[in-house]
Amino acid sequence: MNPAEAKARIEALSKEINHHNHLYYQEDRIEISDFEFDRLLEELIRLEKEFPQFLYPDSPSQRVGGTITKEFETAEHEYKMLSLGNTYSPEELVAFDERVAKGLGHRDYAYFCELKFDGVAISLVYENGRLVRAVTRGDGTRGDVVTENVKTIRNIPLVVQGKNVPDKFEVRGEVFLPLKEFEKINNEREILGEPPLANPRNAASGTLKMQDSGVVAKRRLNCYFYQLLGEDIGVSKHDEAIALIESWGFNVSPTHFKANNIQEALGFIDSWREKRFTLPLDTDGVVLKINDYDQREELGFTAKIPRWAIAYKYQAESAQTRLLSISYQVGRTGAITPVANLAPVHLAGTTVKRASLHNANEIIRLDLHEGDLVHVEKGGEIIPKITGVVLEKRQPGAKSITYIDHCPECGTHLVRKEGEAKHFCPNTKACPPQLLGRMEHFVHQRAMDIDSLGTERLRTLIDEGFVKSPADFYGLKEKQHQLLGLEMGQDQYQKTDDGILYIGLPKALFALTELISLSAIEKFCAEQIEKPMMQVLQLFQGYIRNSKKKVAQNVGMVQLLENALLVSSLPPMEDYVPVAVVLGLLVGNKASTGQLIEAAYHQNTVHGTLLKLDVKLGDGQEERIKKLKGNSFQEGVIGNMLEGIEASKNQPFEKVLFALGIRNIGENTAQLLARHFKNIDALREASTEQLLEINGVGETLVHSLHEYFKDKENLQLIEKLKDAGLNFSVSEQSVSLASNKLAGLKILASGRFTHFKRDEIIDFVESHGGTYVGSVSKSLDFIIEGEEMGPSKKEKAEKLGIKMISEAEFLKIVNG
Ligand SMILES: NC(=O)c1ccc[n+]([C@@H]2O[C@H](COP(=O)([O-])OP(=O)(O)OC[C@H]3O[C@@H](n4cnc5c(N)ncnc54)[C@H](O)[C@@H]3O)[C@@H](O)[C@H]2O)c1
Ligand SMILES: [Zn+2]
Repeated sequence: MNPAEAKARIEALSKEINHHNHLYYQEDRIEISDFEFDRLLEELIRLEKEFPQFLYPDSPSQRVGGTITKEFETAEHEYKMLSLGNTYSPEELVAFDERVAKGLGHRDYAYFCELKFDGVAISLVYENGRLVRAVTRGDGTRGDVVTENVKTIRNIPLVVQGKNVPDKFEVRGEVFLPLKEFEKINNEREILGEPPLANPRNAASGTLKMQDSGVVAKRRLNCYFYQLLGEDIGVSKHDEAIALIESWGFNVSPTHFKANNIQEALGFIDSWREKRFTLPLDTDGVVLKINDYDQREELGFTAKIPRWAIAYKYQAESAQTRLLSISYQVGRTGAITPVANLAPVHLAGTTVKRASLHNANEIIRLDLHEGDLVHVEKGGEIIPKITGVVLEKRQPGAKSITYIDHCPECGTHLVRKEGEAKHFCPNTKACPPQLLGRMEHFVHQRAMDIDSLGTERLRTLIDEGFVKSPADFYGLKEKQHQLLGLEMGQDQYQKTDDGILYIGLPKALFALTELISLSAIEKFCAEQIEKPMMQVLQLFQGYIRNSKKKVAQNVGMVQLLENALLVSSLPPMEDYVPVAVVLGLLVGNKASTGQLIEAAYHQNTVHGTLLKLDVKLGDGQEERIKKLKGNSFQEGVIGNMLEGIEASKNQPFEKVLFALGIRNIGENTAQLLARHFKNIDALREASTEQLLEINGVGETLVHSLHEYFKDKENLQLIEKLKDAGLNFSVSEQSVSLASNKLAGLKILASGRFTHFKRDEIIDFVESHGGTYVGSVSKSLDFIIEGEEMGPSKKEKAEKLGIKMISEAEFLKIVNG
């Protein structure tokens, strides 16, 4: 490369890296993987070394990638918050170690090894034992002050008491969103029709930078601490500092290790390669830090990184396996997600059987064919992905995968909207997963609040045809005797496309044997998961012999199952056995094979199959078959459910309106509309102009409302719910006034305010008897002018000569 080329490349790389830094730190999103990003940075550093004349002071190799957001006060860090050098190769780690050894004149040293937590760095400053400031890393020199948000993290001590607490100190750590919380939030968002959060790191970073700490508190962030700083901290080694902050009540991950040389550190790295996936948060490597503070000082820093530490990052692990088939999952919003079913393969500590394919484009991009040998990778994310096809191994004549054109759940023709990657099932009203989504929304705590109707129960009520619309909940009382004994937990079943019912192997073995617990059988099967099922049955016989429990009888039953499976005409399914086959062994001569197959056909459960079979069973048989069933509705559960449904009739109009699930009508909008129109008929009849007059209502919302009320079925639903006794108007006593100070006044507010958020000021005006008006008109008594009031509004108001008052003046009118 000649200097001109190098210069061009350095500039191009810098531009690209700056772009990704901006996305990553400012917008909390990514376009490329960390590995790809690190490669770009590495190339830049290499070129700058080779051509030092093009090393500019503002190069991304010289600076920490983030900056401040401008939405918070900022504070300067007393000690800079730097990056870490990183590497993906053990050889480079050894080279780092050699540099360290040389730098320390070959004296003894130790590495303190910690996992590299994938979250957001935070610095906490304590004075006289109290937390005074929490600051993000920002650009390394200055960061955003996010103290209020950080205070909502439960295990961060606001006051530190303990031995040897210095007057002033700083601790640093990583704020993260636990994986479980992340999943919970996304589940919830899906139910409420909000877009999912991309990944736990971005979610944590975005949360920390929110303006409303009330929302932050709900997110349940957590934090691990890994650094203590200050003038008189009284310790001279990192391991002592970690023990100290732990004794002061800071949360330290128990995963650290002190290595006496690089070989021990490499051993530690290896031991966590797979185990790290069991941790409650994402980790992407191991950080090695020189343990002794004096030695750290000797080694020093570059502009961007300490020379006494390095991060070893795990590369995504990959494996090859066979593509067996593709299933299509229908989400609660009707979005179709293709999932690849793979021959089981061991990858990064788990057995992988499935990989996400995202959408049709991904299948085209990979050019997947039936039976392809594929590369699967497991990186930071929880679900592995297919990264490529081994073309040389493609079978001749293999057909390329064609995307489905009908919904696998309800058969409706799929649609794909302009510019969208995903296909959708448009049957929003009756497609089972979509119906489930709507019902979950309807009963949600923030809507009708029927918490006795969890997902499992809802799914059962939908699958068994009891609930086709929210109105059906209010007719369940009349059907309660039919609910008794109805089976839940359909997860234990599988059905082929043509309607043959299968049950999970552990359940079948549990019912066929005696004195062996279900959990023991499940554990056994989980350990054998990679073996073919017939071999698992063989091994299970050995397991029974070892357990010494009813050996002859239990082994005999398993052998009968083996034989029955071998002679059965039903197709085999790994990990599952046909319900007809298992029942055949349990009911003896009460029914023929043909009858059983017929009975289980198109049924969803053992319960349903038995109802259809309609034979009288002996007591012993009943008992055993009961072991086969999932949980079922019992009197207590039914009573509980009906009570919750009854109580929901008291939910106020705004909650009912939200529960209807009208597109684009979130909780706040529902509240706004309910308070403004007071009842559903007024809302239905509202004209576009009337709607747009309301502050916070835009074109999209008006369109959604019109679409909703145009649909006859929706109107029927509303009628039915009204008949059931739900509130479709604001009850008079609920609008109690705080005062009459604004009675008779027509008021508008515009701009930003210190004491109110957007909708709060409307509530405030109304609760003091005033009328809030959404647009500038002559009828207004005054306008409350906030910061940055809209210029067109201001101009119009001035033209009409309407009085404008400040927020402070307004508060004086009300509060005196
Ligand atoms: N994919 C992208 O587009 C993109 C863009 C920018 C940055 N990145 C990634 O972000 C990272 C960039 O660097 P960075 O400066 O934010 O982080 P870094 O990799 O330089 O490491 C420093 C950070 O590691 C964290 N950390 C976690 N565990 C730690 C521990 N035990 N001890 C000390 N620190 C610990 C701290 O937050 C600290 O600020 C790289 O991993 C890079 O791949 C990716
Ligand atoms: Zn469908």
